Amino acid sequence: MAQQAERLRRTMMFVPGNNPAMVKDAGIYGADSIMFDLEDAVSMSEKDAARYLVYEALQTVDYGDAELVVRINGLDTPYYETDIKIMVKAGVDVIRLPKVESADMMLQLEALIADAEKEFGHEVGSTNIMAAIESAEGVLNAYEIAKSSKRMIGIALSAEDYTTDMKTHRYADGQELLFARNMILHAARAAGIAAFDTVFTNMDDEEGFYRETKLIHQLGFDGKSLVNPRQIEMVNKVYQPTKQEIENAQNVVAAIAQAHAKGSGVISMNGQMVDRPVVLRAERVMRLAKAAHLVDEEGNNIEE
Ligand SMILES: CC(=O)SCCNC(=O)CCNC(=O)[C@H](O)C(C)(C)COP(=O)(O)OP(=O)(O)OC[C@H]1O[C@@H](n2cnc3c(N)ncnc32)[C@H](O)[C@@H]1OP(=O)(O)O
Ligand SMILES: O=C([O-])CC(=O)C(=O)O
Ligand SMILES: [Mg+2]
Repeated sequence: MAQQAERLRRTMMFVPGNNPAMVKDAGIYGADSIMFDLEDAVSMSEKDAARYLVYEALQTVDYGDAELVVRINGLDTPYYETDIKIMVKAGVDVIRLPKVESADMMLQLEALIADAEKEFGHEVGSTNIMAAIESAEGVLNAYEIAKSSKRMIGIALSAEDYTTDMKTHRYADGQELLFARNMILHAARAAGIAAFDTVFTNMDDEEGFYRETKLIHQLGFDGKSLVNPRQIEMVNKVYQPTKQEIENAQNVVAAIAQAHAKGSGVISMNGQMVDRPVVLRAERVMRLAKAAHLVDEEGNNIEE
């Protein structure tokens, strides 16, 4: 059971790579990760233009602290080799490969990235990767995919293509995704990387989006792929810890620091045993509270 080196990735927003206005302004909405799309949001005739637009933006636009991700075209297309080369040249943080079905596909991606890193004088290993899982075969191989490479930061469910492959479609209660969600979560956790839930595409169904976000938060996903900036606030709200959770985490962190000072790794707090897993959960609550600006860097409450 590996522990992930954690960076908050609650919101990973798709931005069509061929839309200059959206590409330019993508940083103003506060997504944790911005994901420029060269794949299904871009028609065949615009593939080259989109790649060039995203390359230029990565060179010139200040996206603040956001993690910068590019979804390249799949390994069964004529575009992926150039996508990889140009995105590595631009110094993108993460390359997301769509329609991944095996660990070998990630190794193929990794080899091409390493070649490009050498060609453009970047440190080999400096580009991270992630996989989008969009088929039954991908779901069944999720664990192999998740631990295929040291560069892997996460795996994502892509339910639009997945439900098509499964000969069903998406329903409001999400029953058709339960197996895939659980496989992807277990694979990611066992490999010590992040798990991302899929997009929700009905922008007018706020209630449905809230229900789905609550569910994936409860299951344990790190966050969700999004298609619209209006979805960011809701996800952050669901992922924001409650006052009670923050107070409890503050107490746990303080109590364990005292225990460590006395050379102990376990302590009793209000009759409750506090040991390493409880502390790890408390530390995660504190990271989420900091990200939501509910506590300061030292972990003290920020008054509203
Ligand atoms: C199955 C898959 O593969 S999903 C992944 C591929 N799909 C995508 O990338 C689609 C991304 N999303 C979009 O293109 C759009 O959000 C749509 C088409 C779904 C809806 O578009 P709109 O109805 O124009 O959205 P909306 O009215 O909420 O836009 C509000 C503002 O946010 C901007 N915006 C909307 N979506 C995005 C986005 N994904 N990224 C950046 N900016 C966006 C709009 O340009 C607009 O800006 P403005 O106020 O400065 O004009
Ligand atoms: O990654 C996503 O959620 C979007 C996508 O491609 C899909 O659902 O097929
Ligand atoms: Mg897809």
